[in-house]
Amino acid sequence: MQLQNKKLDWEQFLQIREEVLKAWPTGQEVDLTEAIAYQKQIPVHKRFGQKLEEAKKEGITLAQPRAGVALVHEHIELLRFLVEEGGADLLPTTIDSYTRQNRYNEAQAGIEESRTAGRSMLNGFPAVNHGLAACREVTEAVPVPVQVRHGTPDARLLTEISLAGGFTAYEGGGISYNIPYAKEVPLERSIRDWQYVDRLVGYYEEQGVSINREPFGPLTGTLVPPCISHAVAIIEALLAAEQGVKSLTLGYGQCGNLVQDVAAVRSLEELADEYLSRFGYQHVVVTTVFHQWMGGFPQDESKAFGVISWGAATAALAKATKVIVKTPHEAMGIPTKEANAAGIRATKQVLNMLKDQPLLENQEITVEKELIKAETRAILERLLEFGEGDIALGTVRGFQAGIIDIPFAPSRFNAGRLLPARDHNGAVRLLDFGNLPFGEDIKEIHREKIAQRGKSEGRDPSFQMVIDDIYAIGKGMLVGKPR
Ligand SMILES: CC[C@H]1O[C@@H](n2cnc3c(N)ncnc32)[C@H](O)[C@@H]1O
Repeated sequence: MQLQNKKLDWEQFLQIREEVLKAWPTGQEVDLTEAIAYQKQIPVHKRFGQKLEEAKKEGITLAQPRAGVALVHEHIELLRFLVEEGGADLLPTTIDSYTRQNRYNEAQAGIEESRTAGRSMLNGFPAVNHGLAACREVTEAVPVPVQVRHGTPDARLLTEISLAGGFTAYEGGGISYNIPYAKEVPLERSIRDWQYVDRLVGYYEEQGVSINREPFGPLTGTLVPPCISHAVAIIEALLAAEQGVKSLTLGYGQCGNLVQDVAAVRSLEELADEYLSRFGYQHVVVTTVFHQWMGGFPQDESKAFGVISWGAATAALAKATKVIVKTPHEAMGIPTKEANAAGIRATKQVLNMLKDQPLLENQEITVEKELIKAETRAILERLLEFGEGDIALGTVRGFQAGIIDIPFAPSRFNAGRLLPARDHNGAVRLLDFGNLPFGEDIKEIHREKIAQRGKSEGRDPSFQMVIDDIYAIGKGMLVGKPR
């Protein structure tokens, strides 16, 4: 049947579900009625969406790290440490790469190796292999809400086990966990698989259990212009809302220029409200998440703390509901629990110092916000045309045509023709627009700003600027100026 943005028929869903639960033995542990009852007994202070909604009302920014290790008790110890020593307001459970690719046999081998080695031999928590009881052990062992974070194109079984396992929030989407994460997964397939995920969340909602859903904002995390990540976020919001999701956190990866980043967070929330109400989705609570710099980090830990703190400051000034915290080990790999906790402490110090200082209103932010909204609308409206009014169909066709295009994505279903580069203030602009449906007025703004940078650097705008910008923050700068 042709892909469309339409709520999955429950009987059809249950038919698919029979196959989904067979993909690994732990799938047989999931009983929806029992899982709903289990979720209903989770106390309200452990419910992710609830805590986000309270933070939004209070106008504060919550801090959440990424974290995940192979074995259950070590993972619990890690999460407890991040709350007790780091002050984490919200917790993750980052899933390992094998599980993300449905390679459960290799995840199982990783569990055995970790037991033998006495340390984590996986880069995350293999929730599917551990199963229901272990997930409940994790979510019951910590005092704050826990969210599953991963990068899985086909996350159907992981979702079944995560929700039955007591996690009250779940990251990802059919575009955001495919195009930046996989090379060969057809977009139509991943969108369908994530319609299953969101339909399951919709079913929990209908039974009175609210589960927060967070499309993955940063995408490739490498110079992604706000209009691109916003377009994906709004598409995945519409797809999720159609399946009955009511608690949405939309995200954006820090680019580094304060005006652009604050404008990005504000425009994201406004665009979400605009499109959700336009398509008739009522009572959807929208919050925002700001990801501290997702690109290359400095090796030097003090410089890394500088990047982390700048991300914390921007999140607070933008009044994002949540900030995802980086660690001083970012350039090295999986952080120690101590380094992870240190990243959270540095972040919370800045959040606390800024929470009573609203950013002064300024014209530059308003102009930037309107530019981002115009760019994002141009993409979304063209996708709707391509889909004859259906955003799911329009998205598949739009990616084929390069109407939407994610810079530096590995997927062969992505056009990969955009070339982003920073302007003289460090804001991310476009050197090559690929096939984005922008008018000359918008293009001229980008060209002029990049030309200004070229003049100030005494060089013509070129691909070299893109390369220099990719390495700049790792080398202690923002704009990749020639030496
Ligand atoms: C989205 C990619 C980000 O997730 C981070 N990440 C991935 N796996 C883990 C992990 N197991 N523990 C802590 N951070 C992690 C990684 O450092 C990168 O910044």
